[in-house]
Amino acid sequence: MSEALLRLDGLVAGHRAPVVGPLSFALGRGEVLGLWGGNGSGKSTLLNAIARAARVFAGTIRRAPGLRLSYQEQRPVRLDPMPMTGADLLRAAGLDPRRAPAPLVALLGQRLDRLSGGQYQLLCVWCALGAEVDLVLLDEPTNNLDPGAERSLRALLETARADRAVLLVSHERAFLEAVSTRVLTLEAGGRS
Ligand SMILES: Nc1ncnc2c1ncn2[C@@H]1O[C@H](COP(=O)(O)OP(=O)(O)OP(=O)(O)O)[C@@H](O)[C@H]1O
Repeated sequence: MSEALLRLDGLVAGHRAPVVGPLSFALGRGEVLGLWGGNGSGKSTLLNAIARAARVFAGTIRRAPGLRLSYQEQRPVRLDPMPMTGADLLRAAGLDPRRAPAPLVALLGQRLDRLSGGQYQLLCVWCALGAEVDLVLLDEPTNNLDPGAERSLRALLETARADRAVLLVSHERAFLEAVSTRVLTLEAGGRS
């Protein structure tokens, strides 16, 4: 494995109380670590802890110096009241729409309030995946995606993963296994 971008050592994370861990793993460029586990097993909490949005109770999270991170959260905020297009959304996320991959091209000129849930989801996932970052956190990226859009997402992941590390939560086992280089299972009830 290349030099670790992220290293967890005995991490226990949660909110008012611990909900996940202790967990230890390292993640390097080119790797896609899939997180598997039942509802409430702490998958989103783990991503939040890495993004500094949940509490660390024990252990450490070591990030490579200057680590740049993007995060597609489980419930994307919709910007419907604003007269924005898909291209505007990508620009707002710091991406160049002219470099958008093929599955997104048809969405660039459309207003966000006229996109379906799955089309909007695909744009949001690309905002995280296509950003100039080292580590991408994806929480249920296949939400609202039909099989065709899911294939597009696989292609987007393949495009992006070469020079990034990806930490990905999904309840779709076949998808998780197809796109991940490793799968980590979190046990419901708080410990892995
Ligand atoms: N902001 C919060 N404040 C307090 N408790 C929280 C908060 N977010 C999540 N929890 C609790 O932490 C536990 C783990 O939740 P989390 O969302 O991390 O699980 P998950 O594995 O991502 O679940 P799911 O598969 O349902 O999305 C749950 O018991 C949940 O109620």
